[in-house]
Amino acid sequence: MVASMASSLDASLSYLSPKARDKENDSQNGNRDVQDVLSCSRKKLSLGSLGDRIRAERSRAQREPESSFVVNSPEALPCTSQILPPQHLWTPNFTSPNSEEVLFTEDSADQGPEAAEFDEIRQKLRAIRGALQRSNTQQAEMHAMLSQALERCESLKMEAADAQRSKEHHHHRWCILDQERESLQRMASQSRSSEQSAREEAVAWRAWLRSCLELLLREVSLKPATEMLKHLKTTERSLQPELLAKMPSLYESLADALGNARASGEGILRAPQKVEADERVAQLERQLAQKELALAALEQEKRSLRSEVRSLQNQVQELRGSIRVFCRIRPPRGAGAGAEGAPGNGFGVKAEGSRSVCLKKPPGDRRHDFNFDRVFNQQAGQRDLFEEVGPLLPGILEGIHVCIFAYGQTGAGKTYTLAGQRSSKQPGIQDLAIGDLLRLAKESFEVRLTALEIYNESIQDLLSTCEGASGPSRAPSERLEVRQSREGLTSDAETEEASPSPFGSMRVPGLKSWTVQDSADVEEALERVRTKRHVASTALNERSSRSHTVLSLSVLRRSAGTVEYLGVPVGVLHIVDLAGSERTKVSQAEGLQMKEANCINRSLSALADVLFALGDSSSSAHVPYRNSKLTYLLQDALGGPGCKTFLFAQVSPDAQDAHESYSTLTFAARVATSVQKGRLRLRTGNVSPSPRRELRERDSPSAREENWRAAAPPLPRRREEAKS
Ligand SMILES: Nc1ncnc2c1ncn2[C@@H]1O[C@H](COP(=O)(O)OP(=O)(O)OP(=O)(O)O)[C@@H](O)[C@H]1O
Repeated sequence: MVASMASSLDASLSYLSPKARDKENDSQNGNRDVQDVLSCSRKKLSLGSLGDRIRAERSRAQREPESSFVVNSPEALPCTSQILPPQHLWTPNFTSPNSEEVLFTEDSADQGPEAAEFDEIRQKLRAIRGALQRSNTQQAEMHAMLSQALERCESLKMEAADAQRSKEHHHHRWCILDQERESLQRMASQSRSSEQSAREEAVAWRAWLRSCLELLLREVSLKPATEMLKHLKTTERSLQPELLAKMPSLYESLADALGNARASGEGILRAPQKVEADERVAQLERQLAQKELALAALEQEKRSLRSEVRSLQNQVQELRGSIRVFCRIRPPRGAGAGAEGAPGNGFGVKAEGSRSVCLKKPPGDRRHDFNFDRVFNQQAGQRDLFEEVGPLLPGILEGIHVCIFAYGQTGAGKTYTLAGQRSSKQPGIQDLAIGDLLRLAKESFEVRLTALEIYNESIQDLLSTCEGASGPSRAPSERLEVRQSREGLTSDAETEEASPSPFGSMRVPGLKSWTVQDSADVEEALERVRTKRHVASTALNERSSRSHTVLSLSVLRRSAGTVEYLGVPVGVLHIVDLAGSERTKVSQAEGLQMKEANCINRSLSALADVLFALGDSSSSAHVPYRNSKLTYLLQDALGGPGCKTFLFAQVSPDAQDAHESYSTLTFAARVATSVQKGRLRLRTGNVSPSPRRELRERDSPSAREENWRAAAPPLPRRREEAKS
């Protein structure tokens, strides 16, 4: 606003100034003309008589009033002096213009040629006088306009000052409002994040409750346990309010007692009956101690009820079976698929509800149906899968060993399910599980991570800090071996430090373990795994894993700032991303890739053999753990005591993958039905039982019960105790 007013003022001044200058110039020119004419006349009237007459006439004219020609004096225009400096004002230079008039009007007819000249001069003078009068009028007008412009300028200046003040005021208000807006935004984001965390917590609890409910509804054999659980929960619920109700009265009586004690103390100071007061204080202290004991007993009862509830929950999980099999159908690769992923012509895999899938192989095969613990169709998200695994994670802190396998054809989405996809910000089960485990472990437990890959039946450390060549050209010295351990420790001549093996009775000397405390540690470790692992581009997958990756998280109990282990870790989580089974004709593997594919297929069939042997109810069935490095290493995690196995069978819905999907589904469905309750082996200290001894163990209910109890975490021993 100020700027616009200033600019309008400038415009009016710039419009007025040239005009005023022009007028001034005109006036000055007129003045000069008059002077010239007069000097010329004087020259011509040099005759003495004429001069006398002129002088006489001039004096007469001086006596007459100035009526015929009036020039405005500068004083008549007071404003002009305010506008222009005095040197710019034109002052007419006539002393007596009327005398000339008189001179030229008289006797002109008598003078002949002189008279004609006088007439001419008179004409000129008249014209000049007219011009001067007009110029004076215009100058007066200009002065008036300039004074108006100045007034306008003054008022505009005032308006500008007002506008400036109001602008400053508004700016100040705006600053205050901006601060308020920022603080409101901060508050909103805080409330949003707290709402988000509350929502996540609610989702986790809801999932946990849903899985418990599902379990309770499904497992008829769990009825007594369920009832017991219910009873305990009711008791806990009834005890809790009772305890809470008692708390205020306990605190009140405590306060009363203290008040009384203080009062009686003061009384003692005043009164002489000190003995009596002492007795009273002692009595009150006794009462206080009794109340505290009652409170402690109630707390203890509450704690024991909680642990009983927890152990019953574990029992419930145990009775659900040691192996749970899920099927995940990945989205179709190309166009032409139906809504549920089955191709338009009806061939391929299709989800049928939440527990079964059907498959038809081209050309014209019959329909095959497979049942699983749960089926995830192509719309299922990573968190849906994690809901199945998540409830078992707290059990790891109590001694359960959890093993998650992803099995399936190459390109079916095993790595996607476990490791997630960074580009689309889809965390995998492994990221979610590690995050949850770290949250649960907090200060009381230490979490250690090891990662290895089994490539062409040789073991390599994926967390090794050695920056040597990765991939197939890795040095043979980096290859590690699996050994059976007597103590369940990796400590021996080959390693300087004693640390517990995540593989129970098996160990891999030289395998590095990283202590992870937060997501940054995990991210660093997983990035190393991603870069070190063997991958190659095949016809079916751009980044096909050429090895089995085993990621193991051991949880160790922490006591007063130190980590006590020397037994086995409290619990372990293994996450195994198996290499994809492939038909070399389809994947067009040649040379090294052909060798890799053969190794992969051999070790996968060894895994299948082990799982089927575990499902064999005959006690004499041999479990061929030694047939591959993978099964040999993970034998404690496969059907071991207190061990839970999750198998994610990954399939593609596409018709061209139907043959591969059929073999994946056949294998997984067989594991789901025949190995459902998995054979549990007795745990004898830290020593793995020999295969022969394993064969003697039975899957009887008493053995199961015994095994389940054995699965409870052993009390950690101190290193010195273990040595002695
Ligand atoms: N559920 C899914 N949703 C979206 N994309 C998926 C899904 N499953 C797999 N993919 C995509 O398919 C491709 C192959 O998946 P992935 O590498 O996980 O297969 P894989 O079974 O691990 O294969 P391989 O055995 O050869 O390593 C990847 O690009 C992945 O992003």
